[in-house]
Amino acid sequence: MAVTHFNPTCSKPRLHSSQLSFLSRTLPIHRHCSFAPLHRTQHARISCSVAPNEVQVPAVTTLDPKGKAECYGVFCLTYDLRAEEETRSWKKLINIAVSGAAGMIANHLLFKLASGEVFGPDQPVALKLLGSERSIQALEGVAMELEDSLFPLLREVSIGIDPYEVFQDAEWALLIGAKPRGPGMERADLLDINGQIYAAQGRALNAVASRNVKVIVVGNPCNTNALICLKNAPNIPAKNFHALTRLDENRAKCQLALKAGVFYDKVSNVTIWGNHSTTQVPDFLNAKIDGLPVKEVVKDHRWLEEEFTEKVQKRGGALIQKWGRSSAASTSVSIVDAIRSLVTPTPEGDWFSSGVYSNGNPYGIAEGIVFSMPCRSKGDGDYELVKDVIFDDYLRQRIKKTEAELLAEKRCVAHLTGEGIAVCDLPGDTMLPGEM
Ligand SMILES: NC(=O)C1=CN([C@@H]2O[C@H](COP(=O)(O)OP(=O)(O)OC[C@H]3O[C@@H](n4cnc5c(N)ncnc54)[C@H](OP(=O)(O)O)[C@@H]3O)[C@@H](O)[C@H]2O)C=CC1
Ligand SMILES: O=C([O-])CC(=O)C(=O)O
Repeated sequence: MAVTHFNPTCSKPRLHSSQLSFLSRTLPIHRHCSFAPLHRTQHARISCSVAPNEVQVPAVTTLDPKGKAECYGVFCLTYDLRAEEETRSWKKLINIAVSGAAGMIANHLLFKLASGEVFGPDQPVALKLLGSERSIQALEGVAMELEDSLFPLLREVSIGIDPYEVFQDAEWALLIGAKPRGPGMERADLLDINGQIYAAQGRALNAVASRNVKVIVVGNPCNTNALICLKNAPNIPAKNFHALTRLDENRAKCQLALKAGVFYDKVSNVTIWGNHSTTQVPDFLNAKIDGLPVKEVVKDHRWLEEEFTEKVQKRGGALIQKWGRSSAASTSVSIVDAIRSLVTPTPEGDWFSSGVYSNGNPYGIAEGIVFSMPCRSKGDGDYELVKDVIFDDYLRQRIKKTEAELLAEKRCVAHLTGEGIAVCDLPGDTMLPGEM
């Protein structure tokens, strides 16, 4: 299946044959038109050298043998050169690949990426959307909505089902697609099914993505999926892979703010340690409220150890009980937060949580797993682990439990990481935050 590509900067409309019927249904195509989406509230500027009512289908081109994406829809039309002048101060286009792009989380996230809210108002973006046979129609729908949004910064959209095509030159890969755990499905089965997906995507990233691609794994079980992905992408630095635990951090901040009776911008230095599962450890020992240690502000330490911790660990499940589906909007917000934390300098004295490769960590956590830890960034896409954190017996003990769970998950996917034969001895209480 081909990748289809929307590109407003193409010099001429280029379209894969599979998209012609879609286009002819949705767009009057004006050959030699130039099209410049202006401000969101303005109409697009279109000038044509053919009669205004004449509808012409653009020439069909076949896929480049290297698998280069093809332009699609309105994004095939040539930009007005005058509009190019106006955009001269923009940065170089960045390529962002998103898997599970027809899913619920992506449906929030893509519009944030296209709006400039994530990478900034002078950063044009290309969105490369990965779906499957199952979702290709839905993906076209997503692309149509992106077209209709007239985002000035959205310069290209491509859709496809082959990660080797979609991940070509990706500088960011936001990996959301994963099979949800169904009724009666064993955790080991979920690890295997989703692990296969992440092994394949790791290999594709290794082959065709930018050598410095930053990868954020969202699809669950995200820590172990990220481990599988990075092990299958040996040419990409292991440090570039993240498992999303920022939603957990945000949830922890919200609960601490509620308890202390402050707005959540007063809560800082919150670490989520370990797995994005119900063994995760929201750290109230190092966290601060209004610059003071949480334990000095919230005197009810039993609440911190029991209610607070469990509330954060099981927030996903509590939400599913109310909403009937898992967090999508807040997850997409937390993906934005996670990216912004890597592309903007971390505020002095603060940090953010991310699931990162544990090799070389200063906390004594086992090596060779993807473990959520406190990070700081200079804003260059990279991060350093925070050294000045303290531990007590409670924190150490909890960290040991989540570490043991991740080590068991790792043994269970050894066949996918090139580390031998899988042995699944997962702790019985291993649950995703959304499972209760
Ligand atoms: N880390 C975190 O903080 C959070 C993680 N999550 C996780 O994010 C993932 C996506 O959530 P959400 O967008 O709500 O889910 P959706 O079900 O809406 O979308 C998931 C996408 O995954 C794809 N998928 C890939 N393989 C399969 C498969 N074998 N069976 C079914 N679907 C598959 C589907 O797309 P396609 O057909 O195109 O492949 C689908 O569109 C889930 O794993 C969820 O648990 C959710 C919340 C928080
Ligand atoms: O378990 C799920 O799919 C949802 C999830 O990760 C969360 O809400 O944190």
